[in-house]
Amino acid sequence: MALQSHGVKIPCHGYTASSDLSRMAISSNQLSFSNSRGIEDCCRRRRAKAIKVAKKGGGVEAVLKAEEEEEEEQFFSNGNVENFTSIMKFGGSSVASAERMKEIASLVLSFPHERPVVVLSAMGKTTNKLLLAGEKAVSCGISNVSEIEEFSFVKDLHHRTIRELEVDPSVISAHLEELGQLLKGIAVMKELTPRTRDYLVSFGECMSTRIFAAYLNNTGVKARQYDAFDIGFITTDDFTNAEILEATYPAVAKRLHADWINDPAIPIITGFLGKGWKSCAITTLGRGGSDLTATTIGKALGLQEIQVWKDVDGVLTCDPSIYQHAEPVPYLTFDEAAELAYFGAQVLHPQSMRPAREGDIPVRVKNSYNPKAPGTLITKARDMSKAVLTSIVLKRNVTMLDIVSTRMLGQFGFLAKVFSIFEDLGISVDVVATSEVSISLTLDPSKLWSRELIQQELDHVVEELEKIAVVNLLQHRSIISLIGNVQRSSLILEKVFRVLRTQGVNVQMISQGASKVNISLIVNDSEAEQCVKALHRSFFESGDLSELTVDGENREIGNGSAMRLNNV
Ligand SMILES: Nc1ncnc2c1ncn2[C@@H]1O[C@H](COP(=O)(O)OP(=O)(O)O)[C@@H](O)[C@H]1O
Ligand SMILES: N[C@@H](CC(=O)OP(=O)(O)O)C(=O)O
Repeated sequence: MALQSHGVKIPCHGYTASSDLSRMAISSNQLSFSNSRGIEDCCRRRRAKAIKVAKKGGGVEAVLKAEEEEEEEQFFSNGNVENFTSIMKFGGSSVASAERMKEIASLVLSFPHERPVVVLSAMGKTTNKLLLAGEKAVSCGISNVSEIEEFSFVKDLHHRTIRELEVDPSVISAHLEELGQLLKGIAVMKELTPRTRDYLVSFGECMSTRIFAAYLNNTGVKARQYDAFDIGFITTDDFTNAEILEATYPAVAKRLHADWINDPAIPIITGFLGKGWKSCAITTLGRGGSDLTATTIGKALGLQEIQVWKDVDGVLTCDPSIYQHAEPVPYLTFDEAAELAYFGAQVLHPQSMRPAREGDIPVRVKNSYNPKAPGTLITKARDMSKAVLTSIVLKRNVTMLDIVSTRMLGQFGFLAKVFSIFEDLGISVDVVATSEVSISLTLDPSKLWSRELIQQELDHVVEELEKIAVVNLLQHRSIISLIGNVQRSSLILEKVFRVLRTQGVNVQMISQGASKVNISLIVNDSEAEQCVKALHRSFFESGDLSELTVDGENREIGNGSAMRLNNV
């Protein structure tokens, strides 16, 4: 069966194409389908399979239904349907107030040729406030829950926003009520488990999206709110840091396309949230996880572009809160962006580049406070011929381990044993340097939820490692990651060591692994900021910018020495 919509033939699976396109500026090509499947082929296959199952006494109906669903999902997730063009993700700072919501509403509508999907984070600092409220509820006693300052802050912020946007308070009243109940539950139980934590913070995104969708609808723009956990975001059950499972892509594509065909409206989707595949409980994707929601939807729908709107002019040459002269980086590859995020640049979620890279969908990082700024464009490849250093990333409070073999095991056995200990304890290792009998490595504290746990885990790691090695635990270290063109590592390192020597800083470990885009240096926490500033000045502000022109000229480098760059 096929529907005829705007002159385009649509394979139909029980959906109807709505003709009510009037409230949005929707053109006829919005319902366009780019190819049709080999329906006959597929019917033949299904008939054969159904007969086989029927002979065994199975339910033909059930087989047909399951297959039809599977086919629909495949069809919708193969880029066959072109209902949406781009995704626009707005972070907490972009939706921090009624004023900001009005601004992003006009931003969303300012691209008349785009048919966007919108992903929102929680308003402003809501996630942090909810976490603090939960922690206070553990010990404050049930009768004091309503006095928790952070709970009042969240209520006031959302009430005020609703008032100022003239949105019906009922869109979030049930959520605020349930949030109060949840905090009381935490107070009664006197504990805040990772699962409850995820449920608690989910209120932030659930409320921001409801308010924004209601506001758009009030202004005559048809929008539909979605909770990601209800539209197929299936994750592992690793509460607070869940991973998205493959089944998410076809499920999300199917749901969004089907709804659009039934009744076109801009989807407004909660970032950060998913549903655990075993527990069926709400999960979160790790802090800053809305970026990952956006790239996942981008891949699921095969979109032309993923936009992540922040409060900075794109990805910058370093964290602006460390050094105010940081400048926007115009182009990055997925590899560079992933490395930058993984090594601690808060601007992007560490896993967010994966779906974009897999789907080969460009990601644009833009500033919602300064939309005219070009931002950063992240793509599969870029011209690296002039690239030297792109960005400097600092990750503080890192723990380093020096592990020296007691020679109970051979070299292979030693390395294997060391890494199996980390695997068993579920601790991730960032930077590694090895010699024949020793390993130096850094551990990632962000994988561990609370301070207390970190110490417990570290004690456990050391205890296990001491069975085969002498272990030296070094805390309060920083990783300075130099993201750039490692093909020019000698040039980069020559300059880096000159800068660090001038600063009187000794590097404790260095790693240039297999990655073609990152060199990592380990220094003391207390020296790290000073190093980043000095490196930034030297690489980005001394005339020989990051993307150095390798043109055969002699150029001034660092403290006045000259170097022929075309010899590098
Ligand atoms: N290299 C960097 N480039 C840009 N911003 C960075 C960088 N490193 C850290 N940041 C911080 O990341 C913030 C933006 O990321 P985030 O707070 O997650 O945005 P949002 O909540 O809007 O998604 C900036 O305000 C900045 O302080
Ligand atoms: N609200 C969540 C998810 C998120 O992505 O937020 P933001 O886009 O503001 O970084 C957090 O604070 O972690």
